[in-house]
Amino acid sequence: MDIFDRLKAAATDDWNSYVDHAFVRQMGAGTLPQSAFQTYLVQDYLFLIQFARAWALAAYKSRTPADIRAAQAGLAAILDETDLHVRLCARWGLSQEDIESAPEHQATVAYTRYVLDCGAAGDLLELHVALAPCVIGYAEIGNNLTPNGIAALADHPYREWIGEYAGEVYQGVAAAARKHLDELAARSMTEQRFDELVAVFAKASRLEAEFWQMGLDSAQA
Ligand SMILES: Cc1ncc(CO)c(N)n1
Repeated sequence: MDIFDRLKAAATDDWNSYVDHAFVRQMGAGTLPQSAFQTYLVQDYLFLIQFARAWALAAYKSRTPADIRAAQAGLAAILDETDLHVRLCARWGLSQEDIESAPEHQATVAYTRYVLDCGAAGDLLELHVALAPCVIGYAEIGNNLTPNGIAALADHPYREWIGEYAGEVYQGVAAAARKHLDELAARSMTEQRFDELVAVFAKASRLEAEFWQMGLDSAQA
């Protein structure tokens, strides 16, 4: 069991409320209202900008070249991810300026500032634990939504989104982040700290679930 599996096992309910959220299920089934997806995607762009800052903070909190490189890879992946958001929003007539001037929803503020605070007040390991549900969780979701492979998505309404996270590039980024987290934990975690890290992991997972919920709620409003 690597550190990620240990954290997940210790926070099962919170983790499942995130990766198996109704938003994710409806997206997989293709029944998610388009308006919920659009609200989510605009907020997710704003989310990614703050998360890019969190990965940059990870570089700053690093003392070794290997840790700085891991942060650099995470930061690059986050910025690349925003291409998907800009492309899909353009199709709906939203420019990058439109997205950037959208007000941040409370769920976006809550999640991103929580992670940034873990990085500001805690050490590098705490920051990476707070970042883990994001990058590794979306890879798991991408896999869960493609039981028959990406090609089977053919004319699925959310095929581009699902394909992004199920795709080889994103899966590789998540696998590298997971490996780095494990190495970092092996170097710097004490068992006395494990419970404290589980609390951070569980909180970030709940904030992910609330982020999905924000998208769903917007369609019912
Ligand atoms: C809210 C959220 N969590 C994780 C990811 C994956 O980077 C994302 N794009 N958005």
